[in-house]
Amino acid sequence: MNSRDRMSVKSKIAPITLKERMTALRNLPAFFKLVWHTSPWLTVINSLLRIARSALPLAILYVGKLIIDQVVLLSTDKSHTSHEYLWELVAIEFGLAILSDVLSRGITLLDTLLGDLFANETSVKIMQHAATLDLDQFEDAIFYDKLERARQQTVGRTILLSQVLSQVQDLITMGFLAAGLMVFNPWLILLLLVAVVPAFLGEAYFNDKSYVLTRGQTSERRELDYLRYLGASDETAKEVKLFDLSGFFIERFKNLSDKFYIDNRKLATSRSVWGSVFAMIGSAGYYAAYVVIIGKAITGSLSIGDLTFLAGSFRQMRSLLEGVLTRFTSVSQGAIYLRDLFEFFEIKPRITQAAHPRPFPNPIREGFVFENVGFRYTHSNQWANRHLNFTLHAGEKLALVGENGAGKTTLVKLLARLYDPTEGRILLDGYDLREYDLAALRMNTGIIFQDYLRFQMTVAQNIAVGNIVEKENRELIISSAEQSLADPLAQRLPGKYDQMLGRRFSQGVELSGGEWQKIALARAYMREAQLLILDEPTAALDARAEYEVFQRFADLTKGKSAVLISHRFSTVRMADRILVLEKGMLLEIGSHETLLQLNGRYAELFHLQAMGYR
Ligand SMILES: Nc1ncnc2c1ncn2[C@@H]1O[C@H](COP(=O)(O)OP(=O)(O)OP(=O)(O)O)[C@@H](O)[C@H]1O
Repeated sequence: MNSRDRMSVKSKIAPITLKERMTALRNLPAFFKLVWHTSPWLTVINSLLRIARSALPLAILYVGKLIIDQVVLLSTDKSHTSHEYLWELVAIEFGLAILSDVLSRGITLLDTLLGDLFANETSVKIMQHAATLDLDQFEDAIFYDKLERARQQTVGRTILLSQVLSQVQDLITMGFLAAGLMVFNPWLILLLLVAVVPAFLGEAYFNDKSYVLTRGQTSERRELDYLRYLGASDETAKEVKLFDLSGFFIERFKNLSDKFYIDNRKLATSRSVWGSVFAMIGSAGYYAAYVVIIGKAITGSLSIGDLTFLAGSFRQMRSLLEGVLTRFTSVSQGAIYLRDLFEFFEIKPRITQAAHPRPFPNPIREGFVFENVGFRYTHSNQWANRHLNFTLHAGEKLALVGENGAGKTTLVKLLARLYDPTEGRILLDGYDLREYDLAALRMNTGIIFQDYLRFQMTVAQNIAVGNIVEKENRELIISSAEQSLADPLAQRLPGKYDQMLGRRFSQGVELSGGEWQKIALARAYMREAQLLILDEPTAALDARAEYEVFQRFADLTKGKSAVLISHRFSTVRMADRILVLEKGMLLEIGSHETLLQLNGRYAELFHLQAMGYR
């Protein structure tokens, strides 16, 4: 089962409790540490601007009150004739309004810049961390969902950033306004809370529901993306057309997306209905307070300026409080998503470096010894390799033969430490492979898989990936290409080694399967590896090319150990010894002649293939 097949595996989702929500908020300091690392300057300036901006609403309201009181005074009391103070006040309010606008725009700009930088940095961190993880972790559906959520949420995190900052800003603004209200009527604040709390609880409830829904849909959303890719991509178009699959994919897509739509609609509708009810309660609270303030203004215990100031403060407080409470749920929501991100960063690779690693032997003296090696893939109850006991001698060319699924690829992945054995051990020159320096082991292993990557990059880059530090070493790239028979091909291309390959980018040239293989094979010659592994990378080569490739391979790897996997016996027989695998176990091992004499499975398969050519 590969990762795509496992898309339909659903993660179990439990509802989120308030406690979990509060616990999730503990992720915020770590989040801000990340933000701070992104850009200390932008973070500081942004915070300062927000603090300045938070004092302005109260100031504007207060100056507004003074203006109205002054106007009332000038129009009722004829002994006051100088308008100077009034115009000063108007000028101040004008200045404050402009300042408020400028600050708001500055804050938005900084939020955007900081958010972009943060999203980029997080993406890089995710890629860097993913690179440290084990292959089998990528093959695990639950891990894959976590990675997916961490990746998708990078943009969401930038929203969280401005939300948390706005939250702090609004709280300070409210502090100012509350101080103003307290001076006049402290109980107004109580009324305010009563008006707003139902809306907050409603928001919290619906946010929980929406998080649970979205989280529960992660696997299926991945399938939706996959179907979208299958239905409209250059790589799939050929088979989709020939097998007339578009209807099949579209139907699956529709079924899934309709299901999402129905679930989301249900939630959105009840959210909107309840939202209206809570908003009405809020308005009722506001108008109750308004009536009281108006009453006091009529009796003269409040001035007209006080009336506008209080009504304005109350209105702003209400919308701020509502905003803060609503935002609290989405902040804690975001903090829960943040947990996904941090959980992803907490996943540790199991294939690790020994505390005091041994240097890799150069040259290898004895070779690799498999001692009762067995391997079982995570979540699989079958052994892919079992009871393997054999030696790959230094300088030996060993071919692996066996039917599909016999465990050949798994065996070479164990050699390269892409996996560690589930039981038994592999020794290299007498020491467990796990004791060696991991980077040195990888550097000394040149491995080309049957499903090698076709990079949509230039010919030179496609070869250089075999040893990326040498990407500028044109001489090495060309000599590697010569060894894998890719040089004549590169010379024929219009851009030679700088020719873009693949169709994804403009001026890209598509190659045939065999031509791609020659390019990929060149990667094996890019490094001075002591162990070379070719896992069927020649299957698409024509018979002559494959023969030549292996002739050269034998010459070029003189003195080096090599493992070849091939279903072509003409190739296999060139190896020093052949290991026959069946159901993950070693069935026969020996030279071509020995195995023919043995007249066992190898002989049977060999004659079967030879018969086809007669
Ligand atoms: N990532 C994986 N997760 C779970 N099981 C796997 C995985 N890869 C391979 N297997 C299983 O392990 C067994 C051995 O697979 P392996 O790829 O080693 O066979 P192979 O001999 O290389 O086959 P082929 O000739 O088809 O390439 C198979 O039964 C296969 O289904």
